[in-house]
Order: sequence, then structure tokens, then C-alpha cells
Amino acid sequence: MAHTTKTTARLRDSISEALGSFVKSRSSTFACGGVVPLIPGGDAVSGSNASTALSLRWDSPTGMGKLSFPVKAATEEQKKSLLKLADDCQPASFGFKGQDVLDESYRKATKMDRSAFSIDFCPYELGIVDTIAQVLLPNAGGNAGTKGVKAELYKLNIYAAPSGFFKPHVDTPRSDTQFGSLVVSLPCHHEGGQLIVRHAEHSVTFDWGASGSGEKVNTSAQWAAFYSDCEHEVLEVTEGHRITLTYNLYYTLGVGDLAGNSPAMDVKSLPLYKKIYEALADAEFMADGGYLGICCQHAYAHSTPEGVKSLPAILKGSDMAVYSIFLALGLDISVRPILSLEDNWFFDFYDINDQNYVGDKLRQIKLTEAGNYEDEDSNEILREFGGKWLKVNWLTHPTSKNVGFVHMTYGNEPGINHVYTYAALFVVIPPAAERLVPKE
Ligand SMILES: O=C(O)CCC(=O)C(=O)O
Ligand SMILES: [Fe+2]
Repeated sequence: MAHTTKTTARLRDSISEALGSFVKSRSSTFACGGVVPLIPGGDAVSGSNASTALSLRWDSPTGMGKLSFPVKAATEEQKKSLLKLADDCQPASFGFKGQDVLDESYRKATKMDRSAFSIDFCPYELGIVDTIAQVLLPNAGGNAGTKGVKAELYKLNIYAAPSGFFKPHVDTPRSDTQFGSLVVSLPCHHEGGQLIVRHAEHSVTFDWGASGSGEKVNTSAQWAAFYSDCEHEVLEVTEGHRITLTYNLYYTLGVGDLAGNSPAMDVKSLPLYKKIYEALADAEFMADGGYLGICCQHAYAHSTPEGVKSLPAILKGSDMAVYSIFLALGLDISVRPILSLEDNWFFDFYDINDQNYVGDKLRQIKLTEAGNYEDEDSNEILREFGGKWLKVNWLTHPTSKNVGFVHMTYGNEPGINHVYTYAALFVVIPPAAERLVPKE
């Protein structure tokens, strides 16, 4: 028996290590970007990823505005248009605790709503949406991938010298199928204004200013796309105007279940697949069966109606890849809410002994009346949550939490308490004798 336990621990650690380096290598794909050359005055060749010069037109109290890009050393006419555009934009707010806030110490930029302007720039035509689908939905390759992303124009923004900037923040998703943002920098001379995007301990810098991209700043549109849960910031613009279009990126479901439908990736070729395969083939690995848990690396709105409906299809990056690997091994894998042990006071009443309270399925936030500081009420909270205490062999550590569950509290003041949950991939490992390991 002791021997079996040792084998299980050894193999679990080796999967965990392989998973760690797999996630690390995949997590550098949380952002991608590119360049679209403009052909001034000419026609873009049909089918090429180049665009003609761009014209921006907008509503203005002083008559319609028009500005043609690229804006190099601006002509007198362009200078006038640029000033008019800057005048016609409003200060840009940002979301804070559900409110739109204007605060120039946090964001100094201006905006124009999409209803007030039009521009002949189409990210679909230029292959940008296809690229995003390929890179940020790595498991939904082939046709499913290219059909799976919708880019919806959101705003035009200007970050202007001497000090336009936007401090680190994460974008507020407009719906639960939004998975990311796309920023397009229109060719207009500027310096600074680097966009830095971070995920876990990685970061990517997109420098579209003259020093960072040279001539490109005047001859090409440049773009970046990243997942919604990645923190990002715009450094100070020190010269000129940094003019951007922002788009919200959505998954479009209904083109086949994206999860597990992975023609573009051969999961069997991945070292992580081999490690798990070898462990399963070893009769001493979790000989009596049990559960493996992998905390999701990205954040999902897993306790909202949309999130409940669209997971696992909308898993991102490495989460989707790990999901596909376990699925390919014929294992029962699902996304489950796990009660967070540190944030929930009522765990104090339990002798949890290394166990986790695992939800039987994803559920929406719930409001219950249970919740006195007594055992019985804590039990009721757990019953409402719907799950079981289980011993889980964790392969990773938790990363982000959502409020999963809300209940009343009684004290000197009535109130509510938030119960935090996090989303994890939960794998059922059958006992060794019942395991059907697919042929290599
Ligand atoms: O302009 C950029 O590069 C990013 C802007 C941004 O973060 C936002 O609009 O939320
Ligand atoms: Fe943002």
C-alpha cells in the first residue's frame, strides 16, 4: 500500500511538473499582434493583407470631419483635421466598481463613440480576425477557429502628447462570451504610448511609436489582441497623437462545440499527454481511482448564467489545451466550482482534512438565507451550493476567484456574505483495473 501511495505521489509530481512547463510555454500566447501596410493612394491587391489609405469621417457640431491616414509630418489640412478631431472627442472614462469614472490621474485620453464616426478599416478583410482565432483559440483550429471570433468596434481613442496614458487595468467584459480586446493603432506620428500586456509572470510590449516601430508608425496600421483577464496599460505619449480603434472580441458559439474539437492540434504529440498516459498505464498510479484537479489559469465568469452555459466551450489558451488532452485520453473531465478555503469563514467548523468542497456542476450565484455562525447553517450553505467534500490530487495552485455564492449573515447588522469559488478542471480517474488507456 505504502508503495502504491509513493508511486502515485511520484507520478502526480511528474505530471504536475510537465503541466507547469506546458502552461508556462502556452501562457506566452495570451496576446498577439501585427502590422497592416497601407498603400497610399493606390488600390490594395485583392486578397492581400494590405489596406489602402484610410479615411475617418465623423459627426461634428461644426460640420462633418474628415481625416485621411497615414498622418506623417501632417500637412496643414491634416493638422486642422487633427485638431478638429481632438476637439470633437470627449474625455475617456473607465469602469471602476461598476461605475464610469473620469479621473485623469488614472486615464488621460479622449474618446469618440462608434455611433459618431466611420472608417474604412475592416479587421476581417485584413485577416486580423483569422489570426486572432488561430492564436488565441489554439484548439479550435481549421474552420471552427476562423468562424469562432466576432470583433465588434467599440470606440476611437486618442492618447495625446504631452501625457496621454492609461494605468494598469483589466477591461470590463461586455458579456460573458467576450474573451478579449483588439486595439488598432492608426498610422499617425507619435512617440511613447507603449501598450504593455501581462499574464502571470509574462509580459508583452507593443511599441507603435516612432522609436519602437520606425517608419511603420507612418505607413501601417498596427494592432494587438489579448485576453480580457490580462492586465494592461498604456505608457505616456510624449509626442504627437496615438489614435486607436478598440474592438471587443467575442466567441461565436453554435459553430460546433469548440471544446474537444481540435483538428489543428495533435494533443498526442505533447509531452504532457505522454506523462499522463504513462501514469494512467501504471497500475500503481491512483490504484483505487480518485480525482485530479487543475485550477484554471484564466478567469471566467463561471458563476453567471452565461458562464455556466458556455463553459467549457469558451476555455482560453492553456486551459483549453489541458482540457483537450484529458478528453483525448478518454477521461471524464469537467469545469467545477471549488470553494476557496482561505476566504470562507465557515470552513473553520469543519475538520476538512485536506479535502475540498467541489461543486457537482457550475451554477449561478445564489442567495440563501442560511448563514448563522453555527454548524447547522454552514451545512445548509453547503447543501445549497450542491457538492461534496472530496480528496483532490491537485496539479496546480489556484489563480483567480469569483463570488460564487451569496448568503445572509446575522450580526449586529444584517448583511450578506460572499462565498468565493474558483473554477477548476476536475478529472475523474477510474481505478487501475477499470482504466481504458487509448492505444498510443
Ligand atoms: O490603447 C490601447 O493600447 C489600450 C487601450 C485600453 O486599454 C482600453 O481602451 O481599455
Ligand atoms: Fe483596456
